[in-house]
Amino acid sequence: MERCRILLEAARIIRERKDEIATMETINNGKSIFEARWDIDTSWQCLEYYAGLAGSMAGEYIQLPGGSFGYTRREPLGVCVGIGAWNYPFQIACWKSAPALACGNAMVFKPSPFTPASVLLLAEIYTEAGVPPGLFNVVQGGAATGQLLCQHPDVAKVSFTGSVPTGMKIMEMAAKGIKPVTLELGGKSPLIIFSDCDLENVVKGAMMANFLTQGEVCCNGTRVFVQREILDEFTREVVKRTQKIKIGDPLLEDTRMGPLINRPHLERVLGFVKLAKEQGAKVLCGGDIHVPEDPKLKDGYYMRPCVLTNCRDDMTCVKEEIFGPVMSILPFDTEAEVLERANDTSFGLAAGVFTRDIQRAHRVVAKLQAGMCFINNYNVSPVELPFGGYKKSGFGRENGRVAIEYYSQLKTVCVEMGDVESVF
Ligand SMILES: NC(=O)c1ccc[n+]([C@@H]2O[C@H](COP(=O)([O-])OP(=O)(O)OC[C@H]3O[C@@H](n4cnc5c(N)ncnc54)[C@H](O)[C@@H]3O)[C@@H](O)[C@H]2O)c1
Ligand SMILES: C[N+](C)(C)CCCC=O
Repeated sequence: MERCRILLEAARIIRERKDEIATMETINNGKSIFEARWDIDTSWQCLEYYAGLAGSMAGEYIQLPGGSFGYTRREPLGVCVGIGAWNYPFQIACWKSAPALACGNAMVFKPSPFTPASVLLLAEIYTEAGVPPGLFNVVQGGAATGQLLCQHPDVAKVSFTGSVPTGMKIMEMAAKGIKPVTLELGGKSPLIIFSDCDLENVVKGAMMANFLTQGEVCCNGTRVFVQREILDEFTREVVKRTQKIKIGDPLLEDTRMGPLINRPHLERVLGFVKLAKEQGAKVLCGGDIHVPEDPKLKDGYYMRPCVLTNCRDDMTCVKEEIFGPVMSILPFDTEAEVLERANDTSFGLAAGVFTRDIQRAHRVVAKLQAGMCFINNYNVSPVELPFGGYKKSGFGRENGRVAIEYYSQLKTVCVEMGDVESVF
């Protein structure tokens, strides 16, 4: 209950300082202030959720023959390391630290060196809320610092959010110390749109699936499979809306797309668009640098969101995670065909299905190889629901009741009420 009270107090302070934290996050990452406020909401909600669970964590009592019994205790792991990506800096730190602290662990958190700032506010808030000194710590640095943390003998667990190649290294390092890991890695998720869908909602869903945070979202539904009957209508509408996205100063209220994280990443994303064209895709809009009218922004890393057609499943833009505002549209004819194509990837983070046929919706998600499936929406993130991947997108879950399993261990106690029966 003490942990519960402190987490609730931290959640209250985050709510109270929401605008200040969101502003810091926008400066930190480049996402629009409008969106950053959503991230801060899903952050304090996470603290409230685990505050609610903190007081109810308990073991089991198991009756045994002859009056003997056993019981389990749910105990913390110890010092947990959290390593974060740069796309949701504050939210990632909350999604890791809230269940870790609720379970009685300490956490050392390392943000990405590209977004070091906002997590310091979280540390400040935890301290103000009553988290004892040393229980939540921030260490700044890059790969070398991350390695030292993973290899440290006093570290009991590593929870990592980032790319697949780094995830593999983290797992190797953790294996040497037999440390459990949670890996939240990248994706190339399918969004499947059947012709019986509600077109207005589908277009909104496809935009949400592709263009939040400049497209730098792990679970984005960037392979947009559209049933052929509605391909033209969907494409026309989605292009119209994409062209209307307001790009510019992310601190302005009406901006919906800010700059990408840095110059090398912008060039990488533009490189994917160039390669897509060379491989036969057609750019329907965007895919090039955007220079805002405001002269102080002229050197910013802005690009116009891009919609690609004439895509094939074997193209690089359809196979690899771009992590930028690039949607690939792929026509399909039948349910069986689209399922096979949707699953034909080594990633398995998320997937979406739009249809009015409820039987089909459940039949399709049951066959999708993805940890987070959306029906008739995309990229919503209620903290009550577990989030995490299949296949190379990782394992372990964040959010939901199940995350408790990943930040605690069970001790079993066997109690003899009779005499010892010995074979000796
Ligand atoms: N599944 C999810 O929940 C989720 C959420 C956000 C981002 N992501 C993924 O993250 C990637 C983008 O983020 P990124 O570019 O920051 O990823 P990244 O793998 O380059 O870096 C992530 C973090 O790992 C650290 N790091 C790098 N090398 C390390 C090493 N050898 N040992 C220990 N730590 C190391 C970095 O400093 C950073 O803090 C994308 O692939 C995206 O899909 C996944
Ligand atoms: C909040 N979203 C949009 C579901 C993103 C979760 C973290 C992925 O990068």
